[in-house]
Amino acid sequence: MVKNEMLSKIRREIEDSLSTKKMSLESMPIKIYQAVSLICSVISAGNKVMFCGNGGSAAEAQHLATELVSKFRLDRRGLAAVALTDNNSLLTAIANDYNSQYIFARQIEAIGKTGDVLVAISTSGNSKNVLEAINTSKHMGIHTIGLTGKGGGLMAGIVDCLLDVPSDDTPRIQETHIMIGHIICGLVEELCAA
Ligand SMILES: O=C(CO)[C@@H](O)[C@H](O)[C@H](O)[C@H](O)COP(=O)(O)O
Ligand SMILES: [Zn+2]
Repeated sequence: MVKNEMLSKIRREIEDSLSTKKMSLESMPIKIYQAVSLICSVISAGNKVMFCGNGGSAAEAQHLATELVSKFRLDRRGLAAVALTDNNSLLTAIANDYNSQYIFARQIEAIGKTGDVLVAISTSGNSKNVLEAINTSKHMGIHTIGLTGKGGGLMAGIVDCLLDVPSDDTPRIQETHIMIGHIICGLVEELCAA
C-alpha cells in the first residue's frame, strides 16, 4: 500500500469511529443514565460492581473496574468494583477443570451477592461465558447491565439494562464501549463517591 492509500484508509477509519459514536447520540444518553442510576444504587447500598468480557472486552473490564477502585478524575474513596478477567490461575483452572463457559459464572457464584451488579461486555452479545455469567447473576439476584453491539445478540433478551452500540464492526463497537464506560465511571464518581 502506498503512502497516500494508507493515509486515506486511516482517515476513513477515524471517520468511521466518529460516526459510530455520533450514531450513539440518539439511543445512548437515556441508557447511560439508567446504567449510572443502577450502579449508584448498588454502590450506595454497600454492594459491588463486577465486570466481565473476552479479548478486547476483557481489557475494558479491567480498565473500568480500575477507574472505580482507584480514580477516574476525582480524589475520593475507592468504589467497590472487580474485573472477573484478571486472575490467570483462576481462569485457567476453571477452564481446565470445568469448561471455559464457566470462567465468569464460577467466580460470580463464589463472590457475588444479591444486590450486586454485573456489567457484561460483549460486542456480539453471544459469547457463551458471558451469557452464563448473566444467567448465574439473575439466579442470584444480581442486577445485569449489557454493553453490546450487533443488536445485542442473545444478551438483548436477558439483561436488565442493554446498551447496544449501533454497529456490526467489533473494533468500532469496542471503541464506543470504552467511551460509554468512561462516561459511566465519571458520573458514578461524581454522584456516589461522597
Ligand atoms: O479485541 C478484539 C477485536 O477488536 C478481540 O480480541 C475480541 O474481543 C475477541 O475476538 C472476543 O472473543 C470477541 O467476543 P465478543 O465481543 O463477541 O463477546
Ligand atoms: Zn480490539
